[in-house]
Amino acid sequence: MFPEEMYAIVPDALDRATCNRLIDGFSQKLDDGGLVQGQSASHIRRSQITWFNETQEPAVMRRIVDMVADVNRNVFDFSLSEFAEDAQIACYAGDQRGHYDWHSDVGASDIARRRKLTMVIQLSEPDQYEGGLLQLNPAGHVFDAPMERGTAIFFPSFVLHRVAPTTAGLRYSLTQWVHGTPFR
Ligand SMILES: O=C(O)CCC(=O)C(=O)O
Ligand SMILES: [Fe+2]
Repeated sequence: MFPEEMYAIVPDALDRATCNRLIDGFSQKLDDGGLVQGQSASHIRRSQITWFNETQEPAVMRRIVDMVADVNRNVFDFSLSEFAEDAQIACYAGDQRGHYDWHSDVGASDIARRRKLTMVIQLSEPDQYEGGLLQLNPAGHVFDAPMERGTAIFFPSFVLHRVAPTTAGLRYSLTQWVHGTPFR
């Protein structure tokens, strides 16, 4: 796979009203997301997170399912079978220097080793925060993800990525992993 094909961008994946509704609805439910493989590691990640699925957000999940099918057919062609984890909403706060250091989403646990495709949607308007850039490093070059509200960024879950320290305001994101037989 060539680097140019290591990610896909869908502008207007969600409209601004939906982004606002998700932020308003889920910001009350946020919990510490400093947990990495069951260990508190705030030097690696400092953010608050919460989760939802089709029971709470049927229309958003339908949209995500449709986009995943489309992007996978046109760009990745991975063998995908399920969403084994709920969708994650994360908040990175400027006053805490919210961030998530360089990492791959493929981990050692039963579920994390089945992650194949990662989708991140920018829920906040770029002028609502400073820093907080989502960056990918698919092949030795750092690529800055677009910041526009409602934009979805898709990449193979093994690709290194980070959220740079947020220095002001609040950055909200939505992450969905798509699972299948581990890469081999
Ligand atoms: O919030 C983001 O933009 C990325 C989140 C992320 O990388 C993760 O949850 O694994
Ligand atoms: Fe990640």
